[in-house]
Amino acid sequence: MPSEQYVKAPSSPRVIVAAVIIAGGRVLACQRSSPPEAAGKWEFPGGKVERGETDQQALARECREELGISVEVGARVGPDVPLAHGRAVLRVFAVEVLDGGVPEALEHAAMRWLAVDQLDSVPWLPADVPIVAELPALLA
Ligand SMILES: Nc1nc2c([nH]c(=O)n2[C@H]2C[C@H](O)[C@@H](COP(=O)(O)OP(=O)(O)OP(=O)(O)O)O2)c(=O)[nH]1
Repeated sequence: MPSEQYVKAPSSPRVIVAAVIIAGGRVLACQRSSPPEAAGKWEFPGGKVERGETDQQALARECREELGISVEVGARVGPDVPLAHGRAVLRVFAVEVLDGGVPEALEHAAMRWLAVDQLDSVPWLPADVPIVAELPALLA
């Protein structure tokens, strides 16, 4: 038996937070520019929660960095979705844009505002599919 100091505590999966932003009955979808295996796929803006941040702080930071907007983070959308490698989960929140901000694609290859009948018009990252399934109710 290894002594106690060598027994590794199971590490909890890393959390990736992402934002559902709805305006005028459309949701904002963003096209990744990297890494190569994800480039061209579509996602919700967001990123990794860093050490010492709450989910909400991380998502507000990512929205500033990626879209140049201030947001208030609201309710969860959908379940935690495990990412394929099992070391992270995707956690999505509805967010409200503050101060009349207009999202810009500062880090993404492209951005689109999708109406409910356009949700299947882009190739989403696989983990986003169960989140996209929740959107018709929110866009109604
Ligand atoms: N932002 C975002 N990431 C997603 C989504 N769906 C999904 O599978 N992912 C994956 C892709 C990446 O493997 C990971 C997020 O990484 P990221 O590169 O956006 O994170 P980050 O902004 O913190 O990047 P970095 O500082 O490490 O460069 O989560 C989604 O809807 N939004």
